[in-house]
Amino acid sequence: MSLVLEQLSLGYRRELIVNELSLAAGAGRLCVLLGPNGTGKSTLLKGIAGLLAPKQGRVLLNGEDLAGMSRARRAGKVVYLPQITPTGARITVFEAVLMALKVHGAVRVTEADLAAVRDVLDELGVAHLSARYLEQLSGGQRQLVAIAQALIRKPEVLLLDEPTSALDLYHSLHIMAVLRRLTRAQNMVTLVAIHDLNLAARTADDVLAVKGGSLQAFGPLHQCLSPELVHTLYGVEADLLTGPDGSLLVHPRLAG
Ligand SMILES: Nc1ncnc2c1ncn2[C@@H]1O[C@H](COP(=O)(O)OP(=O)(O)OP(=O)(O)O)[C@@H](O)[C@H]1O
Repeated sequence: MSLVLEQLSLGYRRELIVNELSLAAGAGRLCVLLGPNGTGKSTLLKGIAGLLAPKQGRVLLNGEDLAGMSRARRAGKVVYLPQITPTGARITVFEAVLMALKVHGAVRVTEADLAAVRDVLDELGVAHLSARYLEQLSGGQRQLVAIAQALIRKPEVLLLDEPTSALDLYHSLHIMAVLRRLTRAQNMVTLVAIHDLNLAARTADDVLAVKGGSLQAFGPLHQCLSPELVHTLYGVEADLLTGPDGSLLVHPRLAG
């Protein structure tokens, strides 16, 4: 499995947001996408998902240009979970996840489909909400269900835009751990836009950092994450500490 961006430029109308980005993302590794607000992280994810046509360059999945793929074929390979997920129609959690599984597949629902839905809801700790309507969920519960809808499709490329923004500490850690495990087990390319640097530092294999439309860093977390990178991205002075379990901790210095 390989995902290659070749001189990828993306934008809206005449405005260029992502500028000639080139990289090759490794499968089986959880990569966090870092960068300040409004810098183009969502734009990049949308471009990789094929929801935004490149102004220049290409996105290659196993050597095949995504732009030439049919929508249905692409949707079977690349799943993108946007930052804001729709509140949804009056369907239950179980139905919503089942619909995500069947969206591009055969209409007939099998025992295996039902078991897959039960498994993913169980894995994300929301099995008890199966019969609840989406509109009756809290923000965090809705986010967990949206993640379940993305995971059940078992994509080759999984693109998640701030999937933990509504989650508490336990659920944030749990989701990132599940993502890391499934990324390895299913050999996916997983790209997660995230603002919580410490959550990123605890869970990521790789870092992709962007600012002002261009690549600031890309590679293994321990090589890329540095006080310099934090300063470049956010203009904040920070120390990088090592926690008792060897994980990195970003400790910002307070101004003044
Ligand atoms: N549909 C659109 N039309 C025009 N400009 C857009 C559109 N969507 C985003 N932009 C602009 O593109 C730039 C990058 O936005 P994007 O959402 O990709 O940033 P981001 O890095 O994901 O930000 P955040 O961390 O705040 O979510 C911003 O200046 C934004 O205003």
